[in-house]
Amino acid sequence: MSPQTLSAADPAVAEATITTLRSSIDVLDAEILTLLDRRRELSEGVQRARMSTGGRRTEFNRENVIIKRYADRFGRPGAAIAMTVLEICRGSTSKPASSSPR
Ligand SMILES: C=C(O[C@@H]1C=C(C(=O)O)C=C[C@H]1O)C(=O)O
Repeated sequence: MSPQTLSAADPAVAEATITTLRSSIDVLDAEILTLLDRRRELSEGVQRARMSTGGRRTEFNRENVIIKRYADRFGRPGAAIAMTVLEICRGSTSKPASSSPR
């Protein structure tokens, strides 16, 4: 191994790399949040349509398909993400509480 391989990285280069990558992460997080808002709108559309004919808000067979999709990609944390996404998309629990009566 050459001495160059063993030498420490330049802190200034590392710092610049971190700043650049964090900017990209911030952009992606903003996109994920926008997609999550869109997903919640679509999900609430399905829920409203089903409830308009007397059906239930939730359908666990469908939720299990979605949880498996995420778990197949990311394992246990994937399943946890899916359950959180589903919770966010449930109309009844995802809305902020309305202002309290005076
Ligand atoms: C949107 C639906 O309704 C509910 C919400 C789901 C979702 O956000 O993906 C999945 C199943 C249901 O509990 C649906 O049945 O597809």
